[in-house]
Amino acid sequence: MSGNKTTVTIIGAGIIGGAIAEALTPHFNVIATRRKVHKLNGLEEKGVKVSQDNRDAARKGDVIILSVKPSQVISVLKEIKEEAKGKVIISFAAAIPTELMKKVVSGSKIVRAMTNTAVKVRKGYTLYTHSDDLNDEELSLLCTIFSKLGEKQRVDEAHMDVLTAMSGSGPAYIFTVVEAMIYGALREGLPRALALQAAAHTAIGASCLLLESGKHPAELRDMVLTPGGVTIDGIYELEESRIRTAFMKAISAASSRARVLSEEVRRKAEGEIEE
Ligand SMILES: NC(=O)C1=CN([C@@H]2O[C@H](COP(=O)(O)OP(=O)(O)OC[C@H]3O[C@@H](n4cnc5c(N)ncnc54)[C@H](O)[C@@H]3O)[C@@H](O)[C@H]2O)C=CC1
Ligand SMILES: O=C(O)[C@@H]1CCC=N1
Repeated sequence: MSGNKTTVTIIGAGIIGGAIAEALTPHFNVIATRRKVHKLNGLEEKGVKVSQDNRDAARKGDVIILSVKPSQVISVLKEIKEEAKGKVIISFAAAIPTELMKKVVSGSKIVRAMTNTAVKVRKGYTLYTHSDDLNDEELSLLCTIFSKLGEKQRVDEAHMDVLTAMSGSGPAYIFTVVEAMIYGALREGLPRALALQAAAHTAIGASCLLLESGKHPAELRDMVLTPGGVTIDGIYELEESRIRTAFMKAISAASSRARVLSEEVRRKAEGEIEE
């Protein structure tokens, strides 16, 4: 704790860690580390304290966020083990189970979280699960931290790999759809900027309608299909290209990758823990 504010340390402030640092800075003291510390100049200008020293940063943090790559999580946990004793560690790494992290840092309380790059505009969707030793104050702090990133939802850990493949990876799928829609409009001669605005606002509108109406997407889709109208011809083309199968395969492939990654990290870590 520095002054009245809680100190949040972020280890591995790359794309997602940097976005989290920026979102938390108005509300917490934030310390961020990464290997190439000069790349954090932009964050420093926004009030984040930057460092290359993970152990010192972990010592100063009341809460520690890990946003290094999955393959680096175990070694960073070993590095900060002493400094993180008794503290909450929130890992945003894909595919690393709570129980595996707990084996390495048994003295710390573990949160496994997944969010997405919409954190950059405070519209992230953060899914999380945690070890059973967090007290009420820590759980409440967790909610405060996640609410600064956007929406949040506690989930069963069994769902985390699929949620990673859908929600963590999701912006990449949505951008693919939006990009493709823009190209379609460009083929028809629409100006670029107008095509982008139209595609993005349509995506926002459709998402809001889905959430606010509580209706199934199939029902909402049907409402757009005026008989003998325009949209059904577009949908006919999409169905011929097996668009839904393509997305189902994408989510399954990414989920499988998460499971493989998880197994790889577990095997390597268990070998090291036994040694
Ligand atoms: N990019 C995304 O959309 C999301 C990524 N994640 C997770 O966040 C983690 C990071 O992903 P990205 O931000 O995309 O990767 P990234 O490569 O941009 O960030 C990782 C950062 O960790 C730093 N780093 C590596 N070893 C370090 C060490 N020993 N000490 C301190 N810093 C170290 C690197 O310098 C780099 O800046 C991954 O585990 C990923 O699964 C989670 C949600 C969304
Ligand atoms: O692609 C990845 O592995 C990370 C996790 C979710 C989004 N990016």
